[in-house]
Amino acid sequence: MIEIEHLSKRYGETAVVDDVSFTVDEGEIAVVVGTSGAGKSTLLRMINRLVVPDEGRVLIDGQDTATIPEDELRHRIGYVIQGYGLFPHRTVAENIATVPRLLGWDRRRIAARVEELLDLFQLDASEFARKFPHQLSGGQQQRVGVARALAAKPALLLMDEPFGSLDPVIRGKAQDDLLAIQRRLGTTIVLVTHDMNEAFHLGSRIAVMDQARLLQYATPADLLTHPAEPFVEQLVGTAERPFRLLSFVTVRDAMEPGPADGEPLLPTASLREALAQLIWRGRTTLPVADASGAPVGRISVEGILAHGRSLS
Ligand SMILES: Nc1ncnc2c1ncn2[C@@H]1O[C@H](COP(=O)(O)OP(=O)(O)OP(=O)(O)O)[C@@H](O)[C@H]1O
Repeated sequence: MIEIEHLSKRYGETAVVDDVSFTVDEGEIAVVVGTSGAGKSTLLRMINRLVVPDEGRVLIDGQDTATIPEDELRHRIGYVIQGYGLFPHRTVAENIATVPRLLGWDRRRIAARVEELLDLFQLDASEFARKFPHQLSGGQQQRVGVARALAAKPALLLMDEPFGSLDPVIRGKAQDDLLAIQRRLGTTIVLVTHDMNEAFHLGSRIAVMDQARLLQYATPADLLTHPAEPFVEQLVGTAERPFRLLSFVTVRDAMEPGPADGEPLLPTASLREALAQLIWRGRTTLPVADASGAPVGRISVEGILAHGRSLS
C-alpha cells in the first residue's frame, strides 16, 4: 500500500504541489490527471524522491521513503517516463537487466528474468534481446521500457505519460497490454496522464489535480456521478459522460426476461458495448446468453435508456 501524506513542493514563491494526500491500495492503478503544469510530474517524482518534498511524506507498506536509502528506493520503485529513457548503446537485454545487475543478481538469474519479461511483453527473445533501441518501433521501445522498470519486481511502478508518444491505435493496444500484465503480476501503479480516456481505461482510482491541488480522488464511476467541483465535471467531459457511465454497467444489470433474435451478447458485456451492437446491427433488442450459449434474457435500447436515466 502507498500512502501519500500532505505532500507539498514550492519553487520560489510558487506552490507546485500543495498539500496532496491519497492512498493507493496494493494492486490498484491510481491515475493522476490534470491540466498542463498542474504538478502531476512533480507529485510523481516526490514519490520516488527524485524530487525531495518540502513537506509531507510517502509510506510504502508502512515505511517512510525518507528512511529508505536512495539506491534501495530505486529498486523498489520502477519508473517509466515518456520516451522510455532506454540506454541507446545497450541492447534490449542489457537495458532490461539494468537494475538486476545493480542488485548483483547472478548471470543465470538475470538471463532468466530477461527472457521471462520479453516473453510477457510478447517480444521474441531470439529476435529482440540483441537489438538496440533505435532498431525498435515506438511500441516495442515502450514495452522494453516497462519491462526494464519491472525487472527487479518493484513494489510500485511509477509511469509518467508512458504512452504519450504512441499513435492512438498502438496506444490503445499498449494500454490493454499494461492492464493484462498488471493483473497478472498484481503490480501497484501510479500513472500520470493528461488523457481522460486513458485515465478511465486504466484507473481503479483517479486523482484530479489543478493548480497544485488535488481536487478529487475517486473511482471512475464516482467521478462521473459525483464530481466534487465544476472543474472536475468539465474535465470528465460532459459530452462523453453518458457513454462513460454506460461502460461501467453490465448487460446483466439492465437485462429483461424474454427472447430476442440475433447473435447473443454475454451478461458481462458493458451497456456501452451492447448499445454499439444494437446500433450496428440495426435492432431494438438482442438476446443475452451465458458463456455456454444458454439464453438468459434480452437487452433492449429502451432498457438501456431507462437504465441510463436512472444513473444520471
Ligand atoms: N525544477 C523546477 N524548478 C522550477 N519550477 C519547476 C520545476 N519543476 C517544475 N516546475 C514548475 O512546476 C509546475 C508543475 O510542473 P509539473 O511538471 O509537475 O506539471 P505537470 O502537471 O506534470 O505538467 P505537464 O502535464 O505539462 O507535464 C510547472 O509550472 C513547472 O514549470
